[in-house]
Amino acid sequence: MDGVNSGRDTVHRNSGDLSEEMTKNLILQSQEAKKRSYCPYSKFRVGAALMTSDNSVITGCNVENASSNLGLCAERTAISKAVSEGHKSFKAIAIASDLCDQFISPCGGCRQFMREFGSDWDVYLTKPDSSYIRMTVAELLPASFGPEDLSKEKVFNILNEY
Ligand SMILES: O=c1ccn([C@H]2C[C@H](O)[C@@H](CO)O2)c(=O)[nH]1
Ligand SMILES: [Zn+2]
Repeated sequence: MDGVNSGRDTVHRNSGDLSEEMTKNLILQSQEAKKRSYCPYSKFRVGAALMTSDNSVITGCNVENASSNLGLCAERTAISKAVSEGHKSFKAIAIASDLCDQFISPCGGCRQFMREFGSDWDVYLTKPDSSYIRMTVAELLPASFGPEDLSKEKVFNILNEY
């Protein structure tokens, strides 16, 4: 299925960077990470599996806290783990939850966190039966603000106008 469609109903945009087997495996690893979720407050388990450009897979789960605003999403856990291990280039992230009737979709904070490392990589929104929709970071966060917008040259040009 190669339907081109920008909404969340899109099942497959194109073949993406990952083979069908790599995709299946990434989703499986996100489901395994979900089992390690620490979510005593929401009871909403989420797992993520992030594939780096050198095909390493780094997982994360949500980690909640009694001081509730300190909780971490699964996606941000995985990305922070990856960056702290020296990875900054990513191919894809799969996200798993226990929602059966909808594909889990990353929160706004996580979209921006993904965007920090580029707009042109894939996010797999999945269901427990391993079905998925794939969207790019750019599709999830259009007209985004990113690190390039802080470039010295741009800031310099703006300052020169005054
Ligand atoms: O994409 C998502 C959505 C929610 N959560 C977590 C945050 C919180 O721990 C719990 C309920 O929102 O689920 C994630 O980790 N990722
Ligand atoms: Zn989030």
